[in-house]
Amino acid sequence: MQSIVLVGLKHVGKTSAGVALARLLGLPCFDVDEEVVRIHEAETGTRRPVREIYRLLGKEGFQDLERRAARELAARARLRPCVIATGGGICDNPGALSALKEVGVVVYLQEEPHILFERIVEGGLPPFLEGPDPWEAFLALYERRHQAYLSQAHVVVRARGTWEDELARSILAALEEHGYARK
Ligand SMILES: Nc1ncnc2c1ncn2[C@@H]1O[C@H](COP(=O)(O)OP(=O)(O)OP(=O)(O)O)[C@@H](O)[C@H]1O
Ligand SMILES: O=C(O)C1=C[C@@H](O)[C@@H](O)[C@H](O)C1
Ligand SMILES: [Mg+2]
Repeated sequence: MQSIVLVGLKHVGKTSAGVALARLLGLPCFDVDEEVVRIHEAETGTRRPVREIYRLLGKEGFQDLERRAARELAARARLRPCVIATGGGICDNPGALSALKEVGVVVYLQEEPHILFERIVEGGLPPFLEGPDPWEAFLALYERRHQAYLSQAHVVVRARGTWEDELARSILAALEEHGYARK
């Protein structure tokens, strides 16, 4: 079977659904953000959360690293099918997304903006939403990225507030419906 690449806005549940989906399918699971953290640690000697790396390197520096991480995971996917969860901004990094698109079926996990915004605010605002009106900033980002993911994805799955195992089962059903068989 092909590898499965999960894309979508921040906090839709890509990482947690990725782990659950990989368990259901008996495949390894990788995460582009985790690979960014690993490469950055290997090169600097300090382990930092992905958000801190973004803050430290800025958008361009972060995207360079994200591209390298995506290429590394694409190389692993060529050896053995796997589930790959991406970071929420990969649609703004064409080199990274195209590397993953070459090796797998791209699944856009979609959720309503107010649900995502609540989750994001709970964890503290990321650098790209800091400013006078974070909700307006998020909405603009949501509209743009939603269109970008719709145009890039092979399959769209509405999360409808679900996550982990329940979302993984919806992904599997959608893949089967679209003719992406398990074997
Ligand atoms: N359906 C849900 N209900 C409640 N909380 C959720 C749900 N989905 C995700 N979360 C919460 O949102 C946060 C992000 O989840 P997860 O890491 O799986 O998402 P992600 O899409 O990988 O996010 P990121 O884009 O930041 O990598 C976690 O704190 C998780 O607890
Ligand atoms: O939405 C974004 O732009 C990001 C989401 C995270 O997953 C990380 O990839 C990074 O913090 C950028
Ligand atoms: Mg994640």
